Amino acid sequence: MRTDVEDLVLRYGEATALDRMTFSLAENKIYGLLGRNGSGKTSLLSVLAGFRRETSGRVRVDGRPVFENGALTREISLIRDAGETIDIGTVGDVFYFAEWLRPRWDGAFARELLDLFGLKPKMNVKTMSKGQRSALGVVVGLAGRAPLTMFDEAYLGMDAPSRYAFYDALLADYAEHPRTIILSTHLIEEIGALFEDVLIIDRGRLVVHEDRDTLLSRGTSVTGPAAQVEAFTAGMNVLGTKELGPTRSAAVYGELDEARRRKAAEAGLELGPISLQDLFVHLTGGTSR
Ligand SMILES: Nc1ncnc2c1ncn2[C@@H]1O[C@H](COP(=O)(O)OP(=O)(O)OP(=O)(O)O)[C@@H](O)[C@H]1O
Repeated sequence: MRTDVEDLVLRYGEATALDRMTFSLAENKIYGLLGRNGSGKTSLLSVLAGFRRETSGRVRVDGRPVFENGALTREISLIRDAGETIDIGTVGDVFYFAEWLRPRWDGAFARELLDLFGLKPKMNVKTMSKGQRSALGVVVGLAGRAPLTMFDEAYLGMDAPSRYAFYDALLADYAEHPRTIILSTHLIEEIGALFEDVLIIDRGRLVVHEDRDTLLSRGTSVTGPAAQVEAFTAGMNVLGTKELGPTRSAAVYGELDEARRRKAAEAGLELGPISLQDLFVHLTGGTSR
């Protein structure tokens, strides 16, 4: 579902969690939502899901305001971390509730996913492990097929094989039933390949909203003798540098045209890609804030 956010502000008392955010999300795309701890990811997703009311600004999903709009929020699913799975008895009860709530619920798919994660309909939710509860959340999120589906670190408690099984299931089901999916995560290396677009927020502000490949193409590492690297990158947007003996590697942000690339080759410098994770670290202030 198309999502439009304009000048969105969310405050908790005196604290501003979301600071005048404006962006639009297209229908049927997978978005990665990245941000450091406390940057506002959960706050943003909570507003998009109608769990919280915006302090000011406009939030429209499918052209309609979200908060207290029951007909619309049935079409929006936000799966949060394991601790929040509703404790209403067994897995079967959770499915019964989900089927009642979600107009596009696919029970056969839900049972297939249960098998995939080694869960059983008779299991009591209260006595399930953290990872099992996370997996149940993921099953409910996928089988609900909400046109706007959001996972807020929902897979964090799951072990690596289960997480990879989730990524595969998500991609396969998305191919058959396209919808807008937002994945908020700190596991950038692991999940980055799933994103079509990337949103990066920092201290409540949107700092990047871009197609993943375009974003990646803006980052380049320039490696070679320190003096040459310094001369080449003078005047460029240098995100950070690393030294290894006489060799320096600088991470630069911005397009490098053919002439610049030739110049680098002539100076004996090596140009390479920067990972999404490294770009994220640099763009959100590195280690020192
Ligand atoms: N219920 C609340 N009451 C007061 N302040 C809150 C509340 N929830 C969040 N905040 C504050 O709002 C800001 C954004 O928090 P939020 O949980 O949205 O960040 P996040 O990006 O999801 O963080 P993390 O990656 O650590 O989960 C933080 O400064 C946090 O302290």
